[in-house]
Amino acid sequence: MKKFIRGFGYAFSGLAHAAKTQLNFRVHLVAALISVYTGYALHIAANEWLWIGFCIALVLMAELLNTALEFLTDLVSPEYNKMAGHVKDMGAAAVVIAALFALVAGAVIFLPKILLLIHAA
Ligand SMILES: Nc1ncnc2c1ncn2[C@@H]1O[C@H](COP(=O)(O)OP(=O)(O)OP(=O)(O)O)[C@@H](O)[C@H]1O
Repeated sequence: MKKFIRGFGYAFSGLAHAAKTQLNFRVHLVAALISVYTGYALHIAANEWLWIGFCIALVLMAELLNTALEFLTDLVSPEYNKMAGHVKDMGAAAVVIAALFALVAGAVIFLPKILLLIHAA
């Protein structure tokens, strides 16, 4: 049980390190907070909250894995190496795909509600 709880400590320490050192991770955290606030303000439905939660988790996970991959690449290959470049580029591509999906999902959920509000005003 102690080992299980210690595991959460390591995970939290990884999260804190990413938040402290990675600007991109902080940008994604702010985007997540804005999405949650917008969802609350627009009274989105339960299934829409699930999509928003899924998108937030997907983007943060992609960013964390990409950062871990960058750290590992710099450790293993500090000098220029074509393969190391491909590894970093693919990690970055994973983040872009997750972020684009989140952007489209956010637009599908929020835009119609925002347009309704604008038309009603
Ligand atoms: N060791 C390397 N060998 C070859 N190409 C590299 C190497 N390190 C970085 N690159 C290239 O430079 C790009 C940017 O790498 P960098 O490590 O600066 O990451 P980043 O995306 O700018 O992230 P961060 O700003 O968080 O460090 C990579 O996507 C890759 O194309």
